[in-house]
Amino acid sequence: MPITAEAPTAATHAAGADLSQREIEMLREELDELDAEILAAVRRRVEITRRAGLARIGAGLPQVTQHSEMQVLRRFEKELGRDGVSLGMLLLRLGRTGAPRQH
Ligand SMILES: C=C(O[C@@H]1C=C(C(=O)O)C=C[C@H]1O)C(=O)O
Repeated sequence: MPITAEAPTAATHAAGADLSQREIEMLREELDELDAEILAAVRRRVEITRRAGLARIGAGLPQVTQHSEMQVLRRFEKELGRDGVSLGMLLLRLGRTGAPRQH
């Protein structure tokens, strides 16, 4: 709401609502852009995990290393707490199963 000494009129209310609406739209756009970045980063992570897995198999090592995966989960937990662990586990799982093809 604009700063004014007078009581807000219907017009100032409407102007305030317009402003909030525009701000919400801008924030919505920013969120959509962020989601696109996050999804691109997740796809990149999946692809790198796949390559690392193939390289490990090629070197006669197990595809999955528990030690590295625990480090990933600890990093996510430190940053985001319990939900971070869940997010980390989902990323590790996606790395194993691969991401669905892009439409
Ligand atoms: C193949 C590797 O990565 C696998 C995938 C990981 C991940 O998604 O972060 C971590 C450990 C491994 O199970 C590796 O670390 O060499």
